[in-house]
Amino acid sequence: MSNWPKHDMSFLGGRRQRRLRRTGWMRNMVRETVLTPHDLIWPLFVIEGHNERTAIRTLPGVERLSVDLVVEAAKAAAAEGIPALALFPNTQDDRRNADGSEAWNPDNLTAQALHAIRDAGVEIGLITDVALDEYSSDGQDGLVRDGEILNDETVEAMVKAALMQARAGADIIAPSDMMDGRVAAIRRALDAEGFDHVAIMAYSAKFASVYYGPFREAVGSGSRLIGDKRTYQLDYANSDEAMREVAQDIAEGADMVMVKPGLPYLDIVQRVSDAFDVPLFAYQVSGEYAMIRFAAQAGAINGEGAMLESLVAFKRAGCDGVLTYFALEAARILNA
Ligand SMILES: NCc1[nH]cc(CCC(=O)O)c1CC(=O)O
Ligand SMILES: [Mg+2]
Repeated sequence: MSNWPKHDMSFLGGRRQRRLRRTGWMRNMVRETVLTPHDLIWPLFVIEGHNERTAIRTLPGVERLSVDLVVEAAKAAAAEGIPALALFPNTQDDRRNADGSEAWNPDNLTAQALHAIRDAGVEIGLITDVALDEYSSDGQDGLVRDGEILNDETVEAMVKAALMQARAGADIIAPSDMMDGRVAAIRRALDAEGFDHVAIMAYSAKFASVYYGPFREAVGSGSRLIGDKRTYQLDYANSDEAMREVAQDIAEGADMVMVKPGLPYLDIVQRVSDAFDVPLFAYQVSGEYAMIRFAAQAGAINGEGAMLESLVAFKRAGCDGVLTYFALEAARILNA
């Protein structure tokens, strides 16, 4: 489509375009984009305990789950053809500190979930988040000194976390911290330890966004965060800069790249998809999910319709897949 001459559509003449829309079978026949459960990656929030589930006020329908329930969720997801889970821990207060050292504790919640899902023999990909906000006492993705986010020191911490996750069985390491040089450093460290089969999905074009609000409640970082993340996450006014970030992450060894948030950034998705030849994902983030859910609860829109329409839009813009809290629900509808 993008190569069509904008000025010359004269060949369409008086053609009746509605012929292709008249019936369901015709619409099925000419549809350009198809959404399947294989396109959906399901983020899960992990908590301590056994048979525990806690609600998240700002994410209706999403719960934090103890490790045993995460295993059950993994089984349900695998049964619907969801290819992978993205794990996010809600770390207890007494395990958080300024160094975020819980991030590389081989017995942390992420590691426990990885082991438990593996031990249960569930065939599903396991994606782990590399950033400090889920582990540190200040809610920032990097180490903080005198109000500054330290880059290279944070990258060293990220490498330790990534190695721990790979040892615990992660299939895909997903650095979401936006420090410079982290993809290269993680790739080098993984290869040096024999984890050449572990892939990297880089949060490459990650914008500083208010749409992450509900996620921060879910992992317990929001109330700690002082200030914002604008010295490392992208300015939402920028598009060329996002392209440079993607190019750099691919050059550093990222196997897959991500744009985040999703729907308000489909222009970035389309640009990345046109320009680069690596698998591309978008994260339909917590605030996007919340907008659809709350609007549906208020009776303003059809929630199921909005969910499917939004997910197909990601595919149409060029995504190979979407991280979405709707994954299980959408997969069940698609499989029905
Ligand atoms: N490590 C940070 C991280 N990883 C995923 C999300 C947001 C996901 C969402 O909003 O659903 C965030 C939040 C942030 O950058 O503040
Ligand atoms: Mg970068």
